[in-house]
Amino acid sequence: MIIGVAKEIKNNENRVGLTPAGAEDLCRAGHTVLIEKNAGIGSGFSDESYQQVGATIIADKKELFDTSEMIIKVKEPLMPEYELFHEGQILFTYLHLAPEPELTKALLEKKVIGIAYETIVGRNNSLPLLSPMSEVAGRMAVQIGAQFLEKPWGGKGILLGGVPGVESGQVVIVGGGIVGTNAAKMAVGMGARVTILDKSTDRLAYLDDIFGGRVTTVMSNSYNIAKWVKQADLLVGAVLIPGAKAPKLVSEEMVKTMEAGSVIVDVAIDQGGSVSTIDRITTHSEPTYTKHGVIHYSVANMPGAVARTSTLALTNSTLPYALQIANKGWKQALIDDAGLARGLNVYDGKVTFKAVADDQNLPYTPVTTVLS
Ligand SMILES: NC(=O)C1=CN([C@@H]2O[C@H](COP(=O)(O)OP(=O)(O)OC[C@H]3O[C@@H](n4cnc5c(N)ncnc54)[C@H](O)[C@@H]3O)[C@@H](O)[C@H]2O)C=CC1
Ligand SMILES: CC(=O)C(=O)O
Repeated sequence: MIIGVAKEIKNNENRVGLTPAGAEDLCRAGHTVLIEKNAGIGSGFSDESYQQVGATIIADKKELFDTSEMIIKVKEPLMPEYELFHEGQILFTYLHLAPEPELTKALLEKKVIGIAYETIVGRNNSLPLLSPMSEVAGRMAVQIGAQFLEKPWGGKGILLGGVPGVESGQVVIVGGGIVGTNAAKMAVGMGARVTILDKSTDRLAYLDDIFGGRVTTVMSNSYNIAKWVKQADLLVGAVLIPGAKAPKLVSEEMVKTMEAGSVIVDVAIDQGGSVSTIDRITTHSEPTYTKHGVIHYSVANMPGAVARTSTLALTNSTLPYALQIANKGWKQALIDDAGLARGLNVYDGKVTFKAVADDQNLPYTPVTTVLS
């Protein structure tokens, strides 16, 4: 298979979809690997490092897309990329289609085979290609929040860990999955007071166990969310319903009860955001805005800022799937792995992921129909 690795164009997106180690594995398996010029630079991988393992560097983006049977990326395509795809081309990347009708329309019109990292399912219903970036973003959420709580960054001027004789800051995390757990790890490590809300009693029990009483676990409902949001110095939005638009669990009224200079980091922004006052996606260049006196951070590609770590973590998980798709062809690979089949979001002008179809009022075609 001819595999093209595109250079990311999103603001400060420094990750790349394939490392030289991954390129070597694909070349050894008999595939042709094309790397867009400088695609790996932001993650510390030179063009030469790819050439040394048998990949070819392509300077022209259009040529890369025209030639490749499968495009490997990190982020969902942006508008200038829409026209580059062609019918029957496999796109293997994060897609986050539910809140993106324009992108969905473009992929349907181009009849792209869109396999989304974030909806592929692994053992025990895990999301193996989302988890590594959720680990990164969860950890970042607290270090970013701590920074914006500092006075020079517009915050209320508190140190999350406090000091002897002065109480520590309150971190409230809505959604206790991978992002939530990793945010809690960092916040506990800093010495903050930490409360996690989740709607799964099993998850709350697990969190209570692993943190050994260092976090408060609370059932997620609007009454409890309102109570805890009011007390939050740092609020982290970390909820997910796989593939679907994030539920708006934190209302504007709740945000108004927060003290001025408090901070919200809505990690769930890539699925549309879980806080009602988050009305835009921000960028690493301009990551925050203030509403009702509260600093809002809503960057949809947080791991792009720590690209070296993130690219290595992401490709550790994506490469085995990319190899399966390349070796067997996409259809056989999906037939052989029902979890990978859950990644298929669009095919031949049809939406094949139910939550995306439902959120956008589009007809739904089950993957099983496509694979039979
Ligand atoms: N902004 C960024 O750069 C990044 C964003 N993300 C996003 O972060 C979000 C969270 O991802 P993960 O932690 O991996 O998901 P996850 O599936 O591991 O965890 C989500 C948690 O939300 C809980 N939940 C669902 N409905 C809830 C409700 N009504 N109230 C409270 N909890 C509820 C679930 O029980 C689950 O524990 C996703 O949207 C993901 O795409 C992930 C990485 C980077
Ligand atoms: C998960 C995701 O959207 C990201 O890592 O950018």
